[in-house]
Amino acid sequence: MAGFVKEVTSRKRALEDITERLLFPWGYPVRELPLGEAVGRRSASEIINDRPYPPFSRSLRDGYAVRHLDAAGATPGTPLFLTKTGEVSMGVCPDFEISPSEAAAIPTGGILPKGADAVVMLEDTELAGGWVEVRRGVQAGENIILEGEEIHRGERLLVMGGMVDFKTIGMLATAGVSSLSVIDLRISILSTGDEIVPVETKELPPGCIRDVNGWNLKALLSRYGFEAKYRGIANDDGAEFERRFHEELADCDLLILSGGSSVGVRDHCSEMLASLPEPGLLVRGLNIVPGKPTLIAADAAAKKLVVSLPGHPLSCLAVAFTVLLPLLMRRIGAEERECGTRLRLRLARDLAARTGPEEFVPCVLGADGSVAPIAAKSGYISALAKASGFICIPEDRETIRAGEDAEVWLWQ
Ligand SMILES: Nc1nc2c(c(=O)[nH]1)N[C@H]1C(S)=C(S)[C@@H](COP(=O)(O)OP(=O)(O)OC[C@H]3O[C@@H](n4cnc5c(N)ncnc54)[C@H](O)[C@@H]3O)O[C@H]1N2
Ligand code: MOO
Repeated sequence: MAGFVKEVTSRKRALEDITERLLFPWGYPVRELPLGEAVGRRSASEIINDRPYPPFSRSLRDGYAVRHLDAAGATPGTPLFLTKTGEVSMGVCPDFEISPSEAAAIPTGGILPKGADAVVMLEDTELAGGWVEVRRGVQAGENIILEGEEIHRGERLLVMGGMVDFKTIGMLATAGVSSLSVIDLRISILSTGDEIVPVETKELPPGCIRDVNGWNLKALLSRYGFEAKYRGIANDDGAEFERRFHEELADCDLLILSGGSSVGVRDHCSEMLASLPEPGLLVRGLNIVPGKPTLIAADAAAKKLVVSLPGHPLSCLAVAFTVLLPLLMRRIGAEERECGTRLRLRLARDLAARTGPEEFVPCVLGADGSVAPIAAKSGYISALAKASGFICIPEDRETIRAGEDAEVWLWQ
């Protein structure tokens, strides 16, 4: 029996030590995916832009391409008159230039003719015969975007380990990245406990609950670019658990367990982790609340990691967010080592804490930019649905008062 955790390591120390001891980053399997299928995954290499964007100078408005000096000082009361020299058609390179005192009609997105350095919007003009009446002056560069102005050749579009998502995919598309190599770590999730039953269970037998952690973990990892396989539930029978553990581990690069990490007849997890080849068990408890009974182990030669998370759903997810994800980022050698955002925000209510462990309290953002803790026990499940992230109370802090700034780890 593993017993209650007595010696605990600080979260930061554990992450640093493991990174150093296991000589992270480790290599990983990759998979080439078409751009659309790469959404939600992490790029296996950095992606460099090989052509300037935009590829040509173009108009951002329907109007007239001009030399800005020719329109300087124009107002509705004191309009200026320019000669209309031609019209730019969409997708056609203009075969004329804009000389002084000339203007050319141009659609939004049209190629800017040579000589022009601004566009006057259509509503600020009036066409009269061959003259364009300009009623508003423009600055150089107004209503246009110059060739190569936004993204230079050689500029980095995505860092190694960067996510392909709604914020980055447009850049990749414009640069013609039609497929890319994504990190394809094999991650398996196994829930443990005789009382844990599959989600399909219609009538819960006495004392049983449906698996929550397996699904929470799968969804959390997917949100941050890691695809994990949900491998179901292992029961607490010693021999059967051992068989299942080794079978799952043989098939993945990272095995995530939940439950059965503290005390009782179900403490096979720590025994299994301790039995791994060098270096074996690396963390036998963390100085965090919730999440103390977290175990981390590795088989360095086989490049396999095992993380055993606490059974209580809120604890399980808090440790996954604050320890497992940062560990994964270090394991792959991603430039960004954390997931989500860390901010300092004003606390809306007093938050009682004790000196000693680092504490993570689910919290919700207020419309006024403050942050409020959510009162939740580690066995709660619904608190997560309301939470924007966690307030982090450092090891050396006690109660934080309303109005003081607190460190907040947001999902976003
Ligand atoms: N006397 C003490 N009791 C406990 C201590 C302690 O120090 N002294 N530590 C507590 C802490 S902290 C935690 S966290 C839990 C950790 O226990 P385990 O990691 O061994 O997890 P279990 O005992 O298997 O489960 C705890 C709880 O969570 C439920 N559970 C487990 N897996 C799932 C799942 N996949 N989906 C939903 N719910 C799950 C399980 O039924 C238990 O109710 O120990 C405390 N006890
Ligand atoms: O670690 Mo327990 O996770 O404090 O509830």
